[in-house]
Parts: sequence; C-alpha cells; structure tokens
Amino acid sequence: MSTAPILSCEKVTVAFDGFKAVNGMDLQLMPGELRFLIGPNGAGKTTMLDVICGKVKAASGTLRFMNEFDISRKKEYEIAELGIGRKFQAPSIFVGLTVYENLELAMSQNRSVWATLRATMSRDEHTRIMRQLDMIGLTHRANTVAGGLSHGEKQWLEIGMMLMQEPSLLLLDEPVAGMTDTETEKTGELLQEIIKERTVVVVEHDMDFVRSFATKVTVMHEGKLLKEGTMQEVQEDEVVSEVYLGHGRDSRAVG
Ligand SMILES: Nc1ncnc2c1ncn2[C@@H]1O[C@H](COP(=O)(O)OP(=O)(O)OP(=O)(O)O)[C@@H](O)[C@H]1O
Repeated sequence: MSTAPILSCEKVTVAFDGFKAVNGMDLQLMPGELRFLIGPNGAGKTTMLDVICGKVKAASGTLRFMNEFDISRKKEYEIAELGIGRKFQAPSIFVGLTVYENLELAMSQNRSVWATLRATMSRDEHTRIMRQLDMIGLTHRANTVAGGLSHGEKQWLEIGMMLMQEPSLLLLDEPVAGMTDTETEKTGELLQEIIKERTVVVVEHDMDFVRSFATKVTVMHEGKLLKEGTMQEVQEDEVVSEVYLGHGRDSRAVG
C-alpha cells in the first residue's frame, strides 16, 4: 500500500460572510483509514466535508487528493469523478424503485433513468449488484421498494449506491444518527469492510460508536485541528476535556 496520503489538507479556511467556519484546518488521511472527525457543535466538521467534496470553496489553503490533484478549485462533479463520494445525513434514494433498481441506477449514473431500467444488463453488472447487496446486508431486500425500508436499511442502501461508483474516498456525515443499537453495530461492521478497499471519513457525535470502531480520531474546535490520536489519547487530553465540557450531547465524550 502507498505511504503517500490520499488526502492532504493544509491551512484550509472557509468563510461565510467573513465568519471563518473552518479556520486553518489541517487534515491528512492515509489510504485505507477509517478516520472519525469529532468536536463540539459548530466546530466546522460538516463544512470540512463540504470543502473536500467541493460543495463550498476554500478561501485559502490547499487540498490535495491522491498526491496529484489540487481539488481546491475544482467543481463538485469533477471532484466526484476523481473519486471522492459524499453522503449527507438525509438519504437520497429513489423511494419508488426497488433496492436492486436503486443500485442499478447508481451503477450507470450517466444514463437516463429510463434508459438504465430498459437496458439489458450484462452478467457482470448483475454480479456487481449482487455483491453490493451482500456487502450492505440487503440481499433479502433486493425486490423491496426502497420507501419501505427501515431507516438503517435506507442509509445502507445509499452507502451501497455510493460504492457502486467506486470512490477511493468516502465522506459520511453522522451515518448512525437515528439508528437502533443493532443497526449502529452493523454500520460499524460495514465501514470495516469498506476500508479494505477505500478510505473513509466519518463526522460523528455518537461517542459509543466512535469508541467501538475508531483507531484514529481528529478533534476539531473553532474551525481548527485541536487534537489527533487514538480515542484514548483524545479522551485523556485536558484541552479536549475543557472544550467538550458543557457542550450538550458531547459532554460525556470525555472523562
Ligand atoms: N452556509 C453557511 N452560511 C453561514 N454559516 C454557516 C454555513 N454553514 C455553516 N455555517 C456556520 O459555520 C459553523 C460551522 O458549522 P458546521 O456545520 O461545519 O459545524 P459542525 O462541526 O459540523 O457542527 P454540528 O456538529 O453541529 O453539525 C457554524 O457556526 C455554522 O453556523
């Protein structure tokens, strides 16, 4: 495996009407990592994902992908084509189509919906979909209309749809929010499976989930990198403790 970072962000700043939501943030990811990005509300975590996928632009700083591409000036679709996939909190699946059809559509993103559903599928394409269904644990749901899935299943379907496009780097924003404990556990296992071939960044508030699945955690505060390390190192850090204390839902994150 390459030792060069897959993503290298240096001194990234994102401003909204002069307010710096991200303020000189550094983030380096190695291929195959599952990195958790945590921090109090308003720390700039979601904005950091937004700037990586091109949804917002950096006012300054550099963002380098695969040691080769400067993505700071690229458009969102160009960044997606380079291999960065972004999943937002609300799932964007086609609720009137079956699980199988959703994956089929995601596989042939450049065709129209009608052309995709009418086209004859090759055996290889069918095999790819079946493999994806297996990975996201929805084989038994292949012919279920996506609108009838549970909340967790919808999230897994959307992750599956993103994977059909073979991204090298996957950005997930609070993937386990609203999930049951069993669904959360399954999602963690799915992420472990995904990083066998890809790199994943997860913005997360669920500290039990982070504790169970994180090897390396990045803590953001006021738009900057506050601390990076194992969950234990982060929990033992006094400054991190101070920042979290009194911050509502994350107040039990440390100690
Ligand atoms: N489009 C925008 N316009 C103006 N301000 C914004 C915009 N997006 C985010 N912000 C502000 O930037 C700051 C960082 O927001 P961001 O959503 O990145 O934080 P976060 O760490 O993801 O927080 P949370 O954990 O609550 O989701 C917040 O103060 C937020 O209000």
